[in-house]
Amino acid sequence: MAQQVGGRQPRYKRILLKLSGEALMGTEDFGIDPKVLDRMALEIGQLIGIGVQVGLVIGGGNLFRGAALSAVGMDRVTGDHMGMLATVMNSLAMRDALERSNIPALVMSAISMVGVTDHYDRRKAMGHLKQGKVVIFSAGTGNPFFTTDSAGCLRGIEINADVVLKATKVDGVYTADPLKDPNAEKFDNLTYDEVLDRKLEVMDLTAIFLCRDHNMPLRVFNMNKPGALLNVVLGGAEGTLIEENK
Ligand SMILES: Nc1ncnc2c1ncn2[C@@H]1O[C@H](COP(=O)(O)OP(=O)(O)O)[C@@H](O)[C@H]1O
Ligand SMILES: O=c1ccn([C@@H]2O[C@H](COP(=O)(O)OP(=O)(O)O)[C@@H](O)[C@H]2O)c(=O)[nH]1
Repeated sequence: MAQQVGGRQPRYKRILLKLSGEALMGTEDFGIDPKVLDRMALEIGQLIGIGVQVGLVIGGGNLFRGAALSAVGMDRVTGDHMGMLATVMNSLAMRDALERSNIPALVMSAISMVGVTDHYDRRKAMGHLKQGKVVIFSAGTGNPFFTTDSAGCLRGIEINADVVLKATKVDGVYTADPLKDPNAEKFDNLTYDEVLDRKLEVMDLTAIFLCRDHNMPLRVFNMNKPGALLNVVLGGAEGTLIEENK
């Protein structure tokens, strides 16, 4: 049962949270900062504590990206396989952090990894979510040439999540990349078509098309802001909401 927080009822019963791999690096250049991992685990635990079901997809950009490996000469498909395995490592680290905080969690993988993770199974995942466990969907879609943003939207649609929340290092969607353009202005709301027409590169096109075709609302917000995740789930206007009609 969903519980109130400060008189506010959770807006969503089930969410798909997509964390970028880079978010796990904190201030490092590579790898995982355990302090960041623990903070994120606690924030996710708050949601479980108020009865919200949480599916999680974690990127791998803090370790390997297929496109970057291919740019220095590696076969692209091999690079993407390495990227997907990187998401499994991040997912195992997150499960460990959640369990250390007494938050029940399990990892499913789109690539079979007997003895390390469960294999992805939608019906089993839904059962675990209903029991209040965090289900971490790793290895992206299991296919090269996709991203974990697309995997997050795909899994969100599959598990009938109420919303896909993209947790990133910027405050939302801007007129241009805010890390490159200091004059970029933030949007509070956008439609899928506006993101596509304006070529806003906060997510890849496949992810946006998937959400548009299945009418899945998407919110982009800053995970480095403590409390932002809970605020989003309680209906706060963090970041940018992308949906069919503004
Ligand atoms: N119009 C835009 N609005 C917001 N962020 C943008 C935009 N264009 C590009 N970006 C970039 O997209 C990134 C968000 O995607 P994320 O998946 O977290 O990072 P990455 O793709 O580097 O792993 C931001 O860090 C930001 O620099
Ligand atoms: O379905 C997928 C998801 C991910 N990847 C690979 O895994 C890497 C890490 O994922 P991503 O770049 O999406 O991570 P993030 O940017 O969120 O850290 C990608 O660059 C791809 O090489 C892939 O091949 N297929």
